[in-house]
Amino acid sequence: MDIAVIGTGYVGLVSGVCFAEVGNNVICVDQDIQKIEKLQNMISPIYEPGIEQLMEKNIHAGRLAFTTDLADAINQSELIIIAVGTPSLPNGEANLSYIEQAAMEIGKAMNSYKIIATKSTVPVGTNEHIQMIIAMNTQQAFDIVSIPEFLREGSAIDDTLHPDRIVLGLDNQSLAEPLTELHRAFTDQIFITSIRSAEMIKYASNAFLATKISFINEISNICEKVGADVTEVAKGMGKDKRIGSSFLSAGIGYGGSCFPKDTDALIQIAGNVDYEFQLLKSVVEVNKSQRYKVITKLEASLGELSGKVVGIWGLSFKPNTDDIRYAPSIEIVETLIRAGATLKLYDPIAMDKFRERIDHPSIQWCENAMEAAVGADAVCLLTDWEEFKTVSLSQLIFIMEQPILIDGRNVYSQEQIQGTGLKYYSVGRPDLIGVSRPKTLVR
Ligand SMILES: NC(=O)c1ccc[n+]([C@@H]2O[C@H](COP(=O)([O-])OP(=O)(O)OC[C@H]3O[C@@H](n4cnc5c(N)ncnc54)[C@H](O)[C@@H]3O)[C@@H](O)[C@H]2O)c1
Ligand SMILES: O=c1ccn([C@@H]2O[C@H](COP(=O)(O)OP(=O)(O)O[C@H]3O[C@H](CO)[C@@H](O)[C@H](O)[C@H]3O)[C@@H](O)[C@H]2O)c(=O)[nH]1
Repeated sequence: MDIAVIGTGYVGLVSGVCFAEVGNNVICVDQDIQKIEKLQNMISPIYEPGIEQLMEKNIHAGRLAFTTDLADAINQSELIIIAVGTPSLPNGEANLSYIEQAAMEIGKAMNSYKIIATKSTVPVGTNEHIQMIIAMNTQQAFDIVSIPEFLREGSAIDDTLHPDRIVLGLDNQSLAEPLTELHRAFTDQIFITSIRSAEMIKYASNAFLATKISFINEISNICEKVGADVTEVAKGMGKDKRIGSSFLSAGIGYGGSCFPKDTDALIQIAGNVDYEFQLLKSVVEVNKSQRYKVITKLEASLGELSGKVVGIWGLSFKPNTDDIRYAPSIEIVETLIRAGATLKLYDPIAMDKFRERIDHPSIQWCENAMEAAVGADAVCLLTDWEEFKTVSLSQLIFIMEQPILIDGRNVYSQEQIQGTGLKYYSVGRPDLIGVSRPKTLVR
């Protein structure tokens, strides 16, 4: 099929590249000239493992191209995929201005019948709104479908090439066959439903995953008080097939460009029809407070934070991405700066993006994890990057001012900590090294 993808963020770029990889002709459009220039030179504007190799392969095969010329891309294509951003408005509602702009431009450019698919995460009813905007701007016939995207950053290519399911939301049943055929290259788990249900499936899925995370984080807070180990609790729970083992890792809470904005948006969607989504409101509140557990643990072990040196390992909201949108690290770093601490920051990939967001005289930018620990009164691990798992922990006692390690992602095992001399505080786990936690930590 000939496909145009509007927007080359994570979703647009990865789905464009993957549609090309399975044999379609894809042209990706963005209004950001700098992004398109990079892409035309086979440089990915996002950090995503494997993306540049796939881009290069498919550009050379003549199946993938990039342009700023939306009208030209639309006129060459049968299927138009909308993958522009839907960020939060200050009240939590989804900002649909990019969607509306794209719909208007598509309508104006259309020269023949098109299928228009929305991959952006949009509130229920938005596809009908898109349909109306396009209809106001064209005389051509067209159909609208909702194909929500479930990829995760950091594993986006594999998630797209081998998804658990594809959801096709369509009201014109004659589209079921060609769109099923198009997606069969990825999976045969294709679920066809109405447009409104498809829109809701996306929000409900993210809200449910966020709920699992906040649930296990609350369990971890209780575990700390009763002397249980949340990692064992999660393992034991996860063996029940009805519960499942994924998304039960306790830590400093979820961040990223999706869960925070989509949970807020779903609360608003419910509110707009006079329904108070109490459970989801609590999920969001629990998540907001969970990151401050790092600060509480620092205060409990160091006392006054003013004048202390704190090393930070990891800034991105999760490993294998340089995305810092809504990363817990942002508020943790801001709080520590306000408290008068000196910070030594290190992330394998996200340093530049973080520095664009927060730069301050109290911050020292480090080249590696060890450098961030030199002279530190404590090190806090905020992102579970693979490289932190293999750091030489036994060296820390020699280079740190005080041997305090606060692990916000439960990365290290008892065996790894044993004999390092570190005072090790993690999330929802009892003392792991025989070095007693200060009494104030046992809340
Ligand atoms: N990031 C993810 O992992 C992920 C996963 C699933 C779903 N989603 C959803 O997909 C959507 C896109 O997310 P993202 O992270 O890829 O967004 P993004 O904000 O990173 O990228 C959007 C891109 O669209 C471009 N754009 C905006 N308006 C345009 C227009 N009229 N014409 C051409 N280009 C235009 C922007 O310049 C930008 O490059 C959002 O609704 C998001 O919620 C994101
Ligand atoms: O057990 C867990 C699992 C995740 N997280 C955190 O949750 C956040 C989100 O992680 P993840 O879901 O892996 O990354 P995203 O790329 O944000 O992907 C989510 O958001 C996307 C955008 O909507 C969806 O497409 C995906 O299906 C959905 O998983 C990160 O901060 C993780 O550290 C935890 O704290 N504990």
